[in-house]
Amino acid sequence: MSGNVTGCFLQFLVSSSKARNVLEIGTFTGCSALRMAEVLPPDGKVTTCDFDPYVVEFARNMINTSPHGTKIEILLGYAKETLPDLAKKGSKFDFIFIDADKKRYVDYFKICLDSLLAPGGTMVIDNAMFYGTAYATKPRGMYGDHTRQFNEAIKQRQDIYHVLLPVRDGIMLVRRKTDMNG
Ligand SMILES: C[S@@+](CC[C@H](N)C(=O)[O-])C[C@H]1O[C@@H](n2cnc3c(N)ncnc32)[C@H](O)[C@@H]1O
Repeated sequence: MSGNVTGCFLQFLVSSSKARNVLEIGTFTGCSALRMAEVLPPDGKVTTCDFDPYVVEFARNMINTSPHGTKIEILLGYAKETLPDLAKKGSKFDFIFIDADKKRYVDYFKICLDSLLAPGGTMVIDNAMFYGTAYATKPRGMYGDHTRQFNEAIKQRQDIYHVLLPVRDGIMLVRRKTDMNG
């Protein structure tokens, strides 16, 4: 779970960017989805997805205890299927939080940037340092390697600005260059 520091930071980013439509990849207990929903306007929405039926059920029960729970939709399924489905429907999100299986971060990032991120939108990727292992000498462990590959892939993209903040486990912020230039 991303926890309190990341939760506060997400709330700060979502509210200051005036996001209305949020996508989260990786629901778990629903904690971060709820934190983001709390700062959305009444007609705002968080769409969050997870492949684990147990955590989805758990998250639904938790979220339903909050008055902001009505702003959250949880989609059960593998992100590699949910994201293309959303793209096919033409869904657009002005804030996207990626927080699921590190191995597929490159794929998730690509479909989000190419198809799901609305003009002017912001993407946030959690665990961008993976306990420092992404920047350690070998052996880095499986997740350290995946995270490092993801960070390298981000660096190669010429069409985005990115910044890696050493907040908690590393938070990567991404925006399209065209959106930064006014
Ligand atoms: C780090 S937790 C998410 C924490 C949550 N965002 C929070 O901060 O409260 C990662 C979640 O991603 C889900 N997940 C892992 N692989 C996935 C996949 N391929 N598709 C969808 N969800 C996945 C896991 O079931 C887990 O609940």
